Amino acid sequence: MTAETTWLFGLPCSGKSTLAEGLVGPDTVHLDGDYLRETLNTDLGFSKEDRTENLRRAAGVAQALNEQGFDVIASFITPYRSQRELIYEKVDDVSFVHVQAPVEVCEERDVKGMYQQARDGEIEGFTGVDDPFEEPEPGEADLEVRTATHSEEETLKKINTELDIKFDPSHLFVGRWQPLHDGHRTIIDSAADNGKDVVIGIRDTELSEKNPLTAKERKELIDEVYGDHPNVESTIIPDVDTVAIGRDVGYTVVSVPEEVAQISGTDTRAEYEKSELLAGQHFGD
Ligand SMILES: Nc1ncnc2c1ncn2[C@@H]1O[C@H](COP(=O)(O)OS(=O)(=O)O)[C@@H](OP(=O)(O)O)[C@H]1O
Ligand SMILES: Nc1ncnc2c1ncn2[C@@H]1O[C@H](COP(=O)(O)OP(=O)(O)O)[C@@H](O)[C@H]1O
Repeated sequence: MTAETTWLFGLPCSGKSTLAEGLVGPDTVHLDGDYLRETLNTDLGFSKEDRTENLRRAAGVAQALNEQGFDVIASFITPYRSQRELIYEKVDDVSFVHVQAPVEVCEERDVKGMYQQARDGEIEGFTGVDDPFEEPEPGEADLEVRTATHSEEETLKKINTELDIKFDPSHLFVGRWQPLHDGHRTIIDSAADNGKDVVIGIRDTELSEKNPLTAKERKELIDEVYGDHPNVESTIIPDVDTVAIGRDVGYTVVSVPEEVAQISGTDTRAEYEKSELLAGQHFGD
């Protein structure tokens, strides 16, 4: 599973931040308009140009986080089509969710009292009052959710189901995967092919003859194999030497079957040593 960005856009008070908070999970970063404007983007206002710059930076951060394995949930008004196009160009794997609610409903919610301030003329250029929100063209958004007529719970369920965001792991495989070989793949596939969400924990072992690949390199090899499996994620974990197992605590411990255990990591390493990936990389270090 490679990391991806889910971009929620819509009017102020449509429900973007609330939904984003409900979508964050492990290895997920929430980028929110308000937060970024108080931190990275304090120099920007709400002209079209400044909004575009705000979103360009946010898209850059999202892409950088995705490249480092973090999923991103972004919540920004993103009022112009051209801005959504820019984000689409900048973020390799992005899904857009239009968080829709009639402006009257948003105004009624008025979480921070800003619609009222805009109506009173205290703020100029407020989206939905005197600044545009360009409705998405049919087919532009990957998903539209209607928060005026559906509860937060229903909406979250719809996003999770239709965008397949929710990763609910039930199987954890801990190992060195030095390197990932057919024996490993047999046990991982036996769970993944049965529709289980799987986490592969990669022990961050020190380099040695028996541990020639860094954890990052092993993660890359695993992600190459499982990158297109939405239900398999890999994560680097500390080099633990003991796994303490509880009894009757809600999980089952399974040993690797004998025929799989016989597939040798040493033989596989020998094969890999001949390959370009390992040639002279760490043995001489
Ligand atoms: N003029 C004006 N127009 C719209 N919004 C305004 C404005 N001034 C301040 N705010 C507050 O800023 C939040 C929107 O920031 P974003 O970064 O999401 O906006 S944008 O995508 O760059 O258009 C927005 O937060 P949300 O209500 O969470 O959307 C507002 O609280
Ligand atoms: N289906 C829904 N999804 C999200 N928020 C909802 C929904 N229904 C009602 N709300 C309420 O609407 C408000 C949305 O505020 P917020 O999430 O800050 O919006 P935004 O980030 O778009 O400005 C919250 O008070 C939230 O409880």
